[in-house]
Amino acid sequence: MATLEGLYAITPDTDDSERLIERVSDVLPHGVRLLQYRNKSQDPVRRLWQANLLASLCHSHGVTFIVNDDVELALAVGADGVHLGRDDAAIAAARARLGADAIIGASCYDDIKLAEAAVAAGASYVAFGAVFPSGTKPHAVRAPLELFAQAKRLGVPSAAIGGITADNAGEVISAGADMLAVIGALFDAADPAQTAEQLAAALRR
Ligand SMILES: Cc1ncc(COP(=O)(O)OP(=O)(O)O)c(N)n1
Ligand SMILES: Cc1ncsc1CCOP(=O)(O)O
Ligand SMILES: [Mg+2]
Repeated sequence: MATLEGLYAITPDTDDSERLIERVSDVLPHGVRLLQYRNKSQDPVRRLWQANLLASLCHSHGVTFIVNDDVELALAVGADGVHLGRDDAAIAAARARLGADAIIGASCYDDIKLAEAAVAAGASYVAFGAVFPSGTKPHAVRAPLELFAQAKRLGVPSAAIGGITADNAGEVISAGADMLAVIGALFDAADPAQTAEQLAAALRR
């Protein structure tokens, strides 16, 4: 079973599959423990193509591979699991479809009650955010860092998402988050590999 802690990279949304693979290949060897394929814009054929490539790449690096939103795509490419939010499939239905060993992440926004319900329904980890303003998702609900201390009693790991950078990562880890989920600060960085190292180092402190 994969360890649900550390740097959780999430892919930028792009139609350029070659560049996507190049960018992910650059960061994977630098402390990434999980990778989520998040693509809201492309057709099913391109999503299947990209997800297949990323699944092979992650598994060849020993990195856990998660698909955002789409339970059937996760099954089709042999992903380790899926991440689901309020507009996606129900956690219990996903657990029934994917089986006991699958990793199922649940978006809980700023709501500890939602997290309790997600765990009761079979979630493997809970995510709170946006913990800081996010350029990728500017209208995301904002979540206070106090949630990570409260989440300790849930018995599953927690992920923080939204506006996380190498500069503010320490604050989020001190608050109790087990995983840092990052898109922009990683993939828009001048040197993504170095930024991944910095984020991973903050998690080891
Ligand atoms: C690790 C992680 N946390 C939260 C989210 C957000 O999920 P959701 O609320 O379903 O929003 P979209 O990502 O689907 O726009 C996530 N993807 N990953
Ligand atoms: C999907 C999602 N949900 C809340 S914030 C966010 C985007 C995170 O991206 P970034 O790390 O660029 O702020
Ligand atoms: Mg979603």
